[in-house]
Amino acid sequence: MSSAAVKVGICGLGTVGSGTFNVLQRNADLIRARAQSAVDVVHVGARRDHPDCDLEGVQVSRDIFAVAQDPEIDVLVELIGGTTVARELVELALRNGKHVVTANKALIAEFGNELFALAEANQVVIRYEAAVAGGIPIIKALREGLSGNRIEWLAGIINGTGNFILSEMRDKGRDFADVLAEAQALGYAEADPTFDVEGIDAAHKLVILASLAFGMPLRFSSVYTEGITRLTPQDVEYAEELGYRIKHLGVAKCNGAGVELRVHPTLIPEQRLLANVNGVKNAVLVEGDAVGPTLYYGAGAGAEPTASAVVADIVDLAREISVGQACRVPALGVASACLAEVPIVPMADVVTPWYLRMVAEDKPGVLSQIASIFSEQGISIEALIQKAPAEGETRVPLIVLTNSAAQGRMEKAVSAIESLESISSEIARIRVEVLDG
Ligand SMILES: NC(=O)c1ccc[n+]([C@@H]2O[C@H](COP(=O)([O-])OP(=O)(O)OC[C@H]3O[C@@H](n4cnc5c(N)ncnc54)[C@H](O)[C@@H]3O)[C@@H](O)[C@H]2O)c1
Ligand SMILES: N[C@@H](CCO)C(=O)O
Ligand code: NA
Repeated sequence: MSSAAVKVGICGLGTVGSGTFNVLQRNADLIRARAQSAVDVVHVGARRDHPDCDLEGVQVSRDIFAVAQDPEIDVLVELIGGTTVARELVELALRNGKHVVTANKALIAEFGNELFALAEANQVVIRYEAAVAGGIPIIKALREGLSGNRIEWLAGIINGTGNFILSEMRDKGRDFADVLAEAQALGYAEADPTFDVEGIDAAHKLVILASLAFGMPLRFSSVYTEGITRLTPQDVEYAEELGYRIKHLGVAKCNGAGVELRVHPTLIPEQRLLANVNGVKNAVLVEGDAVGPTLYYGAGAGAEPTASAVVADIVDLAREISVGQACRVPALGVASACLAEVPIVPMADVVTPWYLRMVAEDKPGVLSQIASIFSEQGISIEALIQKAPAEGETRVPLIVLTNSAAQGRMEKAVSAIESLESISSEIARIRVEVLDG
């Protein structure tokens, strides 16, 4: 050993920024040996110091753009979040010939196509392992570890906050808002937590995974997105009676017709590994034609788990910088000239089994009316549970599990059933994923 130290500037000293700073300091010896050069944080851009970070000997700027202008910096680490200032900062760093490491999935999902092109034009790279599934090295797995495979589909629990909320609600009967507040206090949630609970954060991550898996440009606006805010404790309970757990999944599937890109709550058979991923943990199941199913599991959010991924990117870059080959691995795993559009399958054509919950009058003939509507749409019923009516109540909850049906057909069946006189409320619908990889 060793080449000159690689000089790092960190912008943003919040949850992930402070975690990254501390992991780099604490594991400096290991990192030096692994990177084959010292990795020194020489400049931090932060609105204020962080109580957990000893910044002695480090230049601190209140203006983060000073870091991007610092001629000493080789790698700028963007950990401020958002897509406005962060985008300007990253663009400036790239134009100034600095490599960029970021945890910002919104930035990559929405502006990655342009940013990767700008990086390439400036002969630098953007690394973003922390942007998807926190500490799990899923980007590296898809981009490098599985590079011999045709990826057929992937499905993942890719939002830690949402999974934490669903797990706490199920296991401890806790209130949604109360668990969300705890996720915020633990540093898991996005600055705007509607990104977590309405599925936007998972959609950002899914579009990144899909581009890596299928060699397509990032197409954030094409992801179908449904959050967890409409799930009820009854659905969780009834799903369990049927042998399922409800999880919020991102699913990307490629077939002859195109690619399905969707984020929504899903019933998963309780014996599947993904059904048993709880708390802030994430997991991504990837099916490759050569390897078969592979599963990646670990912490999806939090200061040091996310820092683990940021630091791994810095180490990777330091190794490459030290041998003068930092553009060795393309940003999305294929040469930019080989990225190709893949048609997006319309949701009406997406086929899954379904769970439905409705409230019906408890009188003869209702079940046969419902069954005949399903039959008209070519949908067969797998299971049907009729709950006992509450005291003094003439209406009963009905839970139906169907076999696979295209969403378009299911929508027709649902609106026909909702128009029956004996059905007194909107029908709740949740897709089922069997995940038999
Ligand atoms: N928290 C997690 O578990 C996690 C996991 C993976 C990825 N991420 C991503 O990492 C990024 C940072 O998230 P976080 O949780 O650390 O957020 P955070 O709010 O804890 O930290 C962001 C920090 O950046 C600072 N900042 C913002 N704008 C600034 C500006 N213009 N100048 C100076 N400082 C500025 C804020 O003051 C804050 O200290 C986001 O893109 C987020 O999506 C977070
Ligand atoms: N808010 C995100 C952070 C990790 O990307 C989550 O909860 O998964
Ligand atoms: Na990751």
